[in-house]
Parts: sequence; C-alpha cells; structure tokens
Amino acid sequence: MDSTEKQNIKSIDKIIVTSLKNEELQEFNRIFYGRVDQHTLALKDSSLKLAASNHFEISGYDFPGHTEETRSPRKIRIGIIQHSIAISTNKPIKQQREAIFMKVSKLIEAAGEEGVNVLCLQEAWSMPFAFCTREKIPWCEFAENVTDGLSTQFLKSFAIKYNMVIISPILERDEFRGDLIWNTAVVINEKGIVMGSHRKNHIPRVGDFNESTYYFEGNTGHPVFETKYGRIAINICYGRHHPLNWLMFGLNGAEVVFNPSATVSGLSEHLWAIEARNAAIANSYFTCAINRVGTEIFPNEFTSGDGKQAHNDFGHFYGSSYVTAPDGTRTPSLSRTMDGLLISQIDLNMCRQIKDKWGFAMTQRLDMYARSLSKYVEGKELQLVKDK
Ligand SMILES: NC(=O)NCCC(=O)O
Repeated sequence: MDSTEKQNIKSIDKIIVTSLKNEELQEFNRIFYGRVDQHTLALKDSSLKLAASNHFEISGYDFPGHTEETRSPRKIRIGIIQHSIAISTNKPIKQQREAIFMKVSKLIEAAGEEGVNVLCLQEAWSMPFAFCTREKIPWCEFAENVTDGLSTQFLKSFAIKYNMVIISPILERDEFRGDLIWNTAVVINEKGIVMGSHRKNHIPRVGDFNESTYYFEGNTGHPVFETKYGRIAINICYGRHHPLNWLMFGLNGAEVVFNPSATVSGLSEHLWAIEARNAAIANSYFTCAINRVGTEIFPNEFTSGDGKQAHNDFGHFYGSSYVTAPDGTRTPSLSRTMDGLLISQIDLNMCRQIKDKWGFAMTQRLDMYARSLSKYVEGKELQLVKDK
C-alpha cells in the first residue's frame, strides 16, 4: 500500500463502525473505547451547516462524571481543531498565513457557537510545518511575538467574543531576548489577555523532523494555567513520548493536558492512539491529542540523513485527533484526511473521582523514584544485578 492509498482511509473508527454488527460493535466499544455508549453530544444545526459549507468535520462527545453529594459537577466544554495548510507553500508568507487564518476562523466560530470554554489549536498552526527543509529563508519569517504577534492578535478577538480560553501553539520569536526562536504554546484567556506561554520541552531528532535546526529545548518547565474554567497545561508534540513530561504537568495540578502535534503516517501512527491515552490513565487527567492534516509540499527538495531519496513533502499528517478521560475512556478520532473540530463536554470532577478509585497518585512512590533518578543522573552505579 503506497502513501496515496493510505490517505484514502478516512478514519479507522468509521471502518470499525461500518464493519461490525450491532452486538460486535457494542463489545468493541466496551473493550476498546471503555464505554458501550459513545455519549454523543447533540450539536446545533447551524454548526453542522457551517462545517458542511466549509468542508470540515465536527463531532461532539460527553464525559459525565459521577454525581457527588458535596461538590457540584464542574462541567466545561473543550474543543480541539485539526487542519491542513490553506495554499501552496511557495506563496508569499503573508498570503499563506492569511489563508490559514481565514479557514481556521470558521472552525473557531463553530467552537464558539457550541459554547466551547477552552480551545486548542495544533502545533505551529499558523504556518506549514517547514522544519523538515532546514531552510532558514523564508520559514523563520513565520516566527512571531507571544504578546502581540499576528496569531495572538487574531485569536484575542475570538477569545473575547466567545468568552473562551484559546491555546495557540506558534513558532515564537523572542524579540526581547536575542531574537531567539522557540516552539511555544500561548495561553490567551477569555478576556483576550495572554496569561502566559509554554515552550516545547523535547525537540525531535527523528526522520524529517529537523526542528533542532531552528530552536532548542524549552526553558519554561511544566506550567499549569489556572484558568477560569479549570487547570490546563500543554505538552507539545514530541513531549508525548516522555512519560515524565506528562507526569510533571500532573504533579503541578493539571486537569486537562493538551498535546498539539504535527506527526506523519510512516513514523508514529501506530503510537498515536496509545500515548496520550496512556498519559490520561497514568495521571488521572483529561488529555487531548491534536494532529495536523494533509500533505505539505515544499518548493525545494530536502534529505534528512536517513538514506531516503531527496523529496519535497513531509509525508501525510494523519489528523486523528481525540480526547481521553482520566478513566481511560476515549472519543473516536477525527478524520485522517479532513479538517475538523472535536468538542468534548467533560466534568473535571472526574479527575479526583478516578484518583480515589485507582489510587495512582497515592501509590506512585515519587520519593523512591526521585532518589533513584538523582543517583542515575549523577552517574552513580546502576541497580543492575548480574548473573553469577
Ligand atoms: N512535531 C514533532 O515534535 N514531531 C515529532 C514526531 C512525533 O513525535 O511523532
């Protein structure tokens, strides 16, 4: 099967739904997704029409928690958006960015109309994922200031209009400190004010992911943003392969961790459904895995020292964004090929309910690991027992 054929598969979840008979499907849902009923959220006709006329998928799911006697439910709506670039990568930078803004505005509008409280976009959403090329010109020109860069300015008005917190993962240019470039997620609160930002902790050096040519590992630690709607954090893309990165956001109190990503079919698709889901289970919080969609073709050929022929494209970004709850139940994925908005109504009380049920926070033995890790990083002897 070549990569063109792979792109013909729109969604693995849909293949399952159409292939299995009633009882089989029920059992599949129970065993795989952790729930027989997917708890579909009814969406407004106007949103469905907006999606149809702008060629994006829209879906909604509910994650009800248990009713508690002493606490009211803390229900919020979170939204995640996946999208392709809008015009060819050989067009002027301004035009490319404007075209992306235009298409994404429709998805944000739908999220706003559906009452989404916290919305997250994909990694480096306002540009093509050009880091494969290792070219500085023109791609560095997409880098922008956190506080008043074009992406922040563009999203502020939506945040205010819809009373919505928006997470905007961008290529950051720190104009005040050495003009350095970072891979950063900006958190804009519902008043349109930048609450803060987080820089990607782990930078890939795999396949065509030549990001280390442009920026270093982030220096912002593991911030959790206490927003009006709940405590949120952002684990940017490749950080999802690092369980301790997920752990630290949990220890700092995150209730929802967003994982804005850009990853391609040949490399990671078999890992995609596992990692963010596993993190939700291990840390008793909600996770939102977001991937871009489509194939991005660049004007000049590039290689990445992996023996592959020089090529112009990054491969297929397979979308498939999904949400997992602390109990490990999850939504079906968005499409592998289409732009999409996935809305989840979640009860944040579920985080504590699952901590009480499974006791992972209580049993995690951090003190023991802290001691062992210190010894390890200090280069002291390993606990390796040799056969006699
Ligand atoms: N953007 C990014 O970090 N991608 C790396 C590839 C992967 O983690 O699947």
